Amino acid sequence: MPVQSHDGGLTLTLGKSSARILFYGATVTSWKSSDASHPDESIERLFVSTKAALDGSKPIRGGIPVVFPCFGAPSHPEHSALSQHGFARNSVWKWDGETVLDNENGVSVRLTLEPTPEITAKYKKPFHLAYVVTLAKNQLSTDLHVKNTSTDSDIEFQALFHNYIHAPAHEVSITPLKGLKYLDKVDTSSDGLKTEERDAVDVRTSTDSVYENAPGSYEVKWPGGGIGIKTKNLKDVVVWNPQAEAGKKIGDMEDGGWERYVCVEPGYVRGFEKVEPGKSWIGHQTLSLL
Ligand SMILES: O=P(O)(O)OC[C@H]1O[C@H](O)[C@H](O)[C@@H](O)[C@@H]1O
Repeated sequence: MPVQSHDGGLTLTLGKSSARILFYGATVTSWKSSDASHPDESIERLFVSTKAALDGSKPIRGGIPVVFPCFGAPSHPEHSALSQHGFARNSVWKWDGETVLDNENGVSVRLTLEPTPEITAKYKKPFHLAYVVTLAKNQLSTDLHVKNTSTDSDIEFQALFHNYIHAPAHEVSITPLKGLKYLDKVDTSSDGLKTEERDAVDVRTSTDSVYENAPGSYEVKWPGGGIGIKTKNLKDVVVWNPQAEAGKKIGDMEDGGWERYVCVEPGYVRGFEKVEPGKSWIGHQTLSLL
């Protein structure tokens, strides 16, 4: 079966590739695929901490959490009661039992989220979210559809795919970010934006950088591997790895976990996307093996 529902989520299978999506947070917690050097193996491409709570008690530390409607601590008055990164990553999404696509090119499912009493207690805006996850050969795509179901008022939001890419953190290089303006969240002494001077960005020291108006297409490479990220409607990108000092303070991070991933997170997070009543917005990414 290309789509199986079990243990609070879905497993998509296509040949040697598979993906696991939890209803909690619509979080993709696994993406496995073979590659040219390992044609008969299914290799995990995402990092999930062994200390991640998988029981719905807190957002998943790893995989691809969905950030909506605020990135980081809320800064918009409509989001003020929300916690860091909003409610999408810790709400239970619904699946209607349908497979959107099932052929030799890919397998796709759609989860949805609408206001629940818990959400409405903290966020008053009406909305409909749909999240489409598509597994293809050597590729995983995610699409977030945000519909403003109000008849009379705009919604303003931020959205981001918080990709934890399984990689040797000390050896990754991320391109092309040179020349972009970015907010350096690690350097608290700096005021204003910096300009990226490096041809290739690394995370050998603690890194938490929010690049704005980025090209939308990135390569994350390391010796023997790499992931390409292509996006639509996601004008910013965040590069995050806490390294040891900050990583040890993260309660659900496994020991040394920061050595095994880099977060490269495309999003709309500098300023707010605005959607008029009855209208929709779609943010898209495709992760591909390089
Ligand atoms: O600990 P979390 O709420 O999951 O956030 C994890 C990280 O997410 C993003 O990458 C932010 O830029 C970081 O500042 C934050 O530490």
